[in-house]
Amino acid sequence: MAKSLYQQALEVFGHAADVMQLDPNIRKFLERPQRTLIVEFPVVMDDGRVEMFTGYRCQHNTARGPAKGGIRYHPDVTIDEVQTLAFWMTWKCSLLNLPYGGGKGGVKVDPAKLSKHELERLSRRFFYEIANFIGEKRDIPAPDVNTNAQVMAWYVDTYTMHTGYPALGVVTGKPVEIGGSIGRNEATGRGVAVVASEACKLLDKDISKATVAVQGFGNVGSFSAKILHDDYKAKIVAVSDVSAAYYNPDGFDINDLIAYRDNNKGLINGYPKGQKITHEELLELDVDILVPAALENAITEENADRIKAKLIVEGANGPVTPAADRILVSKGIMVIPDILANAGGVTVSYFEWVQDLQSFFWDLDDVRAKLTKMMRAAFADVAETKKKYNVDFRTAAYVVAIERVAQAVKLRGIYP
Ligand SMILES: NC(=O)C1=CN([C@@H]2O[C@H](COP(=O)(O)OP(=O)(O)OC[C@H]3O[C@@H](n4cnc5c(N)ncnc54)[C@H](O)[C@@H]3O)[C@@H](O)[C@H]2O)C=CC1
Ligand SMILES: O=C(O)CCC(=O)C(=O)O
Repeated sequence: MAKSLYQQALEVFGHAADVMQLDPNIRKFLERPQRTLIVEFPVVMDDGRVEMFTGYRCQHNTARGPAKGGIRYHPDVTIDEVQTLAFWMTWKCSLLNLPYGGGKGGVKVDPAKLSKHELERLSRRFFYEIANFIGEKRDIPAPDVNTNAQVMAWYVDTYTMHTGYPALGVVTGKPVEIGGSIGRNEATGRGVAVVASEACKLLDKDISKATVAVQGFGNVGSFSAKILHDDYKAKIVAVSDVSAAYYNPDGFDINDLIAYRDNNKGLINGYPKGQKITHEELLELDVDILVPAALENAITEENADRIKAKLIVEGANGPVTPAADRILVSKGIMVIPDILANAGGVTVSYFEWVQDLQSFFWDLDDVRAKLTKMMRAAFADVAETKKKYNVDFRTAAYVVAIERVAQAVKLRGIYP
């Protein structure tokens, strides 16, 4: 039987736990998600019918602080996926040294099939259902696949009806007008670009001469491409989203492509300035850097052998399966793991939360400078641990992250 996503995630965790000789009692605790809420809720559709939806919110571990992590809307959402994403958040927050544990949520829905009013009613009802489980000091959601600043605004409004006072810090990734942080929308992509540049330095590769393929052209993919293009002068030769994949050996004008997408219902399909290729071909291009920034399991045992990129920077969560990862590493491909590569989003979410709690807001230069500094510091921690244990980047990142959470558990003690 195929392994579940959580079982695959445990494989990676287990390998790092073995390398660092993690205390077996703490290991047992960290392997399980602490709490998961399942909600079944009704939404009145535009034609008056009631449809039932299923949603989840998981808090994997809160030893280092309140749970933190996004909420995803997707037809393939399952409890297994949400618990795995929450598990990964625990390690990501720890790796960046944020005072948070790991959380994640999801609703099983195809939002493309909903009108804007249906999406709003679904968002409000879901947030009402989980309102007693989350909170500014307990569990702070944020955007993920198919959710955005507008959805966060509906969440805050719904939660505020519940508290009776404006609890802006209950979610991050909000519009700037209602307590969002400037720079949160680009943050995950900026983090990807910073980490790609640090990795290029280790590979002795001039990033301004690098070719890049990006899978996924939503928040993470498009900002990764834009910042690699605008700030680091890399050549983005291939991009894809759910609707199409395009190749242009001369490099895309990413701002033109973003403008096209924004006027084309959020999709790149039909873009005239590139050659259409298949989704599989995009992943297998001979490029310097591949940024998978769509969903889990993009690179598996089936296609890992055909990957030609020299560096993979995981914009998405879990885009490479553990079996594929072993193949990539054995081929000498440098893989920068998700918990490091895409941590820029949660880092600026942390900045947003701090700004909300203090009601004192920073400017864009400040946000960017602090983010860059923290991403570089995390990269350096991982690179040092990689050397110390003579392991790959993913194992090293887990060792750093697990060590901090294990220390927190040890200090707090496990209630007898
Ligand atoms: N939004 C954020 O701040 C963060 C997101 N992530 C992760 O990054 C990934 C992407 O998230 P977002 O950009 O926020 O979502 P999004 O909903 O903004 O964009 C997802 C993109 O992936 C594309 N896509 C879906 N299936 C595809 C396929 N089979 N092939 C090619 N493209 C496909 C969609 O068309 C869309 O362009 C997810 O794994 C998410 O968990 C990780 C850290 C933070
Ligand atoms: O910004 C956040 O709090 C969480 C982002 C997230 O869900 C992720 O990093 O996967």
